[in-house]
Amino acid sequence: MGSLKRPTVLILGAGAVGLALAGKLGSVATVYAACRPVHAGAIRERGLVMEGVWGDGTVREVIPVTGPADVPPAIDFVIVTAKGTDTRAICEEYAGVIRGRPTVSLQNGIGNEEVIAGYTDTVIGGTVTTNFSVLGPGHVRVLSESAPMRLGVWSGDAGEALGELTGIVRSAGIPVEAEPDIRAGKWGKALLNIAVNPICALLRAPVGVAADEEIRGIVDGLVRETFAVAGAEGVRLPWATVDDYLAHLFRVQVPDFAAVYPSMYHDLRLGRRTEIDLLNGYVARLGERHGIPTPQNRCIAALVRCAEAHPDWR
Ligand SMILES: NC(=O)C1=CN([C@@H]2O[C@H](COP(=O)(O)OP(=O)(O)OC[C@H]3O[C@@H](n4cnc5c(N)ncnc54)[C@H](OP(=O)(O)O)[C@@H]3O)[C@@H](O)[C@H]2O)C=CC1
Ligand SMILES: CC(C)(CO)C(=O)C(=O)O
Repeated sequence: MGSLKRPTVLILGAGAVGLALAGKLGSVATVYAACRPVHAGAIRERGLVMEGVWGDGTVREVIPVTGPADVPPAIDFVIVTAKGTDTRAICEEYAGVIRGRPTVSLQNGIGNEEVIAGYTDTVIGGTVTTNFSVLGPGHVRVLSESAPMRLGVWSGDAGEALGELTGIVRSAGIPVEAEPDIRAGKWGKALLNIAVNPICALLRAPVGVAADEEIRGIVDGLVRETFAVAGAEGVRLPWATVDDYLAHLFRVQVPDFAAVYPSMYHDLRLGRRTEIDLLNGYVARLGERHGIPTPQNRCIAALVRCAEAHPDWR
């Protein structure tokens, strides 16, 4: 990619995160957003409407696409923002575009990068600690932000691509940092989702509920089990001790996101599959393999799966 050329980015699975990212990157890159026809139609008709901490307004630069045939050959970066439950399907659908291109996962949970690595050599892992929601067709809101985006090489010869992408994201006005140990970074972000997403989804409550006296002990247990499993996996989490992370969770992350509803809340509300098996369910499975008891993660994962299977009971 020449330094004067405007970069071209394809976002795969553009919903809350992907549409907001497309809207922001549209100022510095040519952005194609692979989204559902309902969003594509609204964006073609009147542009992408954004509100919140990433700015208010209508962005007309985003080009919606609804299949690989709409994607031009000159793509510099692919960014996956579909739910983890859809990673394989969307990679299959766009396999011809992904092949040979640096491809980034900005998804929550553990395991997406491994799937993407089956489709291209150069994979960049990423974390986003910002809250996004879809308000309607082609209309997104960005609420609280608690940390910069973090991007790091997952596999392949991604050093140069990582530098270029970080520069593009930064020049679009999104806070971003390079993450030298992206595996640890992904687990570090997953701690927050494991701690709050299922509880908020089941109670239909915002993140602030984690500080409730009754709930705090459950959050504590979920995090302690996850720390133990991550340790057994050889992951060097960004916090030296579980108490350091719990202090960060309750003093910084829960207050920053107190009023917002996490992505899993929206999944259950809309009757969609959740990412529970890439979060608490994943910890429970790994715990079993390592002989580490994970009763709290096992229990909450079962409750979420039950709620998924019986939307009529909610
Ligand atoms: N929302 C948030 O605040 C945050 C979310 N994340 C993570 O980011 C990822 C995305 O989350 P979020 O944006 O909330 O999820 P959304 O469900 O809002 O967005 C994903 C979009 O991808 C669409 N999609 C799936 N498959 C395809 C396909 N083959 N072609 C076109 N579109 C497709 C989905 O459509 P459909 O629903 O019809 O399948 C949906 O519109 C998740 O891993 C989440 O955990 C990370 C940080 C914050
Ligand atoms: C950080 C948080 C909780 C923001 O919404 C998130 O990652 C999610 O909703 O899944």
